[in-house]
Amino acid sequence: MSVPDKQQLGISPQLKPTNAPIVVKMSDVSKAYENGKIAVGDVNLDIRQGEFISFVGPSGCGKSTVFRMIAGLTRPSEGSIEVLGGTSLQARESNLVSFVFQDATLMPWSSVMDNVTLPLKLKGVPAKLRQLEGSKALELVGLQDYAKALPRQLSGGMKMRASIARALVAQPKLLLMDEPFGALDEMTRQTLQEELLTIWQREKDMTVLFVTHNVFEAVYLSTRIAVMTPSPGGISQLVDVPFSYPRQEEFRATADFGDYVRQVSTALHGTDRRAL
Ligand SMILES: Nc1ncnc2c1ncn2[C@@H]1O[C@H](COP(=O)(O)OP(=O)(O)OP(=O)(O)O)[C@@H](O)[C@H]1O
Repeated sequence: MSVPDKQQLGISPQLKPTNAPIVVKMSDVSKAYENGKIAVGDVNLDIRQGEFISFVGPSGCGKSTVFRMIAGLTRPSEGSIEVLGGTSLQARESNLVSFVFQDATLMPWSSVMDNVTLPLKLKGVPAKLRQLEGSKALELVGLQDYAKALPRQLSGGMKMRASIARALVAQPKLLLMDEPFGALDEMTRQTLQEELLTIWQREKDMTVLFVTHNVFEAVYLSTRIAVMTPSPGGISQLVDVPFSYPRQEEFRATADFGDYVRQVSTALHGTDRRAL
């Protein structure tokens, strides 16, 4: 197979949004659990509006703990986290932050529409407006014809689309995705990667934080990659991925793509070979 060159693909370095406001500021953050386990040690990280930043690292290196702290689900033992100009709890309670997990966690007895609009119902949004916003979110993920379906009538990829629609329905400023595509087959995963990038580009201000074990996925999606080390969890390297979007399918076949995969893999090898 011939490898397309950069000119053909229109791939060019993309400027980092260095002037955009900081949406997440982690300062000297550590987390020790009650059993004494130090899951995260001394993390400093600024994330800017509009970034797509992936976290990669060996199992147990604290990726989910970092996400849970940013989401205000657990507090740091030391240091501070600012989210969208306030505390992480304030950001979550104002519905500025949404999550997507590996398991789509849909209510099996409720229609796709009812699942997707649940965050609006919890906020007390009237039914008519919920329907309107729900329809828009379903359209974003291509599930507009499945509003009345039950989750069991959906494929794995469609369930994940519904879960993404539910996260987008409240128009979050920050989207936290913890291994969302980990349980999907490779073809579905790649399709959803492309769809996610399209949505992220359309929602100009939205910042995405994404956990994955898959280095190819991280390089394809991200503007920046945080490589994490274990015991205690910390960020060993931040890798900029300076290529413009949309990143067509062919991007995966370029020498540049391979170079970045190697660079991130090497950084991971320095932490734990099992990560690959
Ligand atoms: N509630 C808890 N109490 C005690 N220890 C915990 C708790 N939650 C996580 N840990 C420990 O903290 C460390 C980091 O866990 P975390 O789930 O953040 O890692 P991870 O990088 O997301 O792992 P994985 O990639 O396997 O999902 C692990 O050693 C884990 O066992």
